[in-house]
Amino acid sequence: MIRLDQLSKVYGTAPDAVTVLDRLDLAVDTGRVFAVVGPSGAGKSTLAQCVTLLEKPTSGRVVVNGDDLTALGAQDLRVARRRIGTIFQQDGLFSRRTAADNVALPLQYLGVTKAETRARVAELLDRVGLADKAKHYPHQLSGGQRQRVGIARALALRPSVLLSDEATSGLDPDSTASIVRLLRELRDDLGLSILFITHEMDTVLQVADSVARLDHGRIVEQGELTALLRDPDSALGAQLRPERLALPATAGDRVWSVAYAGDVPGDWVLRLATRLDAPVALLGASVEQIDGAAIGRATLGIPQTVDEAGVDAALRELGLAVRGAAIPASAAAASAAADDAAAAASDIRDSDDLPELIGARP
Ligand SMILES: Nc1ncnc2c1ncn2[C@@H]1O[C@H](COP(=O)(O)OP(=O)(O)OP(=O)(O)O)[C@@H](O)[C@H]1O
Repeated sequence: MIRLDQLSKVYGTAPDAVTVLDRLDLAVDTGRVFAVVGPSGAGKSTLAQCVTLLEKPTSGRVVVNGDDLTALGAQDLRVARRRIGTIFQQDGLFSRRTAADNVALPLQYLGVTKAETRARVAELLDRVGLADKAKHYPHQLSGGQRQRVGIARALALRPSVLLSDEATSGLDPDSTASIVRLLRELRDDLGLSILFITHEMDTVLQVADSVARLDHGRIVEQGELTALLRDPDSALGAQLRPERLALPATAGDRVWSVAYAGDVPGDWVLRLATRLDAPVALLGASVEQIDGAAIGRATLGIPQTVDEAGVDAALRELGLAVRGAAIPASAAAASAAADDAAAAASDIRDSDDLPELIGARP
């Protein structure tokens, strides 16, 4: 696990001192994804630099598995840093090295034997779903695949913490979804603590267990994602749930309008995609409290090639009620459907279906 205790970073000296991080406290437990969001200039990049001690915090502690990294000398710090794998927006791959050679780099640096390196690189590339791309050079890979190679390299030294700084920014939605899926697998299979820094609210919805909002160097709100979404008084929750269902579906998708009450799994979109083995686009979502129950609504884009009855069954298994017919999408029909869904969603309070929706659980 990783914990930040009263972490501060001040640039310059008085009277020109600028406090960029102001006494941050947060903890990412083992096997959890903790997202930090915030507007431009909030201090997110500085936070990433301070967590890895590439920038020395002015005060406070960075504690990984009980050890305070800020108290270590240069030599010990170099070793301790291996516990934190890092992935950034720029994949940082060496263009003249193959995917396998890029992943091998940290192991070669530490003098691991060739045979061991070969075996570990094969295992890592397999882990990120790129076993068949070992000999490809970065320019022969997609953005999402390059980012996966970067993740494999970050895992080479078996870190217990993964720091992701805008790692999905600039990727297309499918690549983002595949990286999100991978991070969640790593969290579950390897028990990694993942600190996920981003400005993308919709990605947070897909990946995070907990979220903190950073503003002017301070954490202004933090909590469990589901609790924030269900809390009508939470400003962060309000930011995380789009009030309007606005995103257009891709042509070739069918638009599904669904609703749920209470206890659906926090990662139901991902579970649905996994169950259907198809991309699921979350076009819009919102949750509100009605009579003490959390009522959620969402509009999804799912490829028309996926069997409708199968989608219907998978949604119901997850505790989601299908609201009305799934609408095949030309792009125009899809956006009209999203508008209809938005209108229907705003009327949900008066809906005769409400008791049924509240009871809509497996
Ligand atoms: N070396 C420095 N000296 C002085 N101020 C700095 C320095 N580095 C960053 N800052 C200031 O710290 C603040 C936070 O910057 P930072 O890059 O961490 O924000 P951010 O949240 O990552 O923003 P963005 O999303 O735009 O990348 C900014 O106001 C920036 O001007």
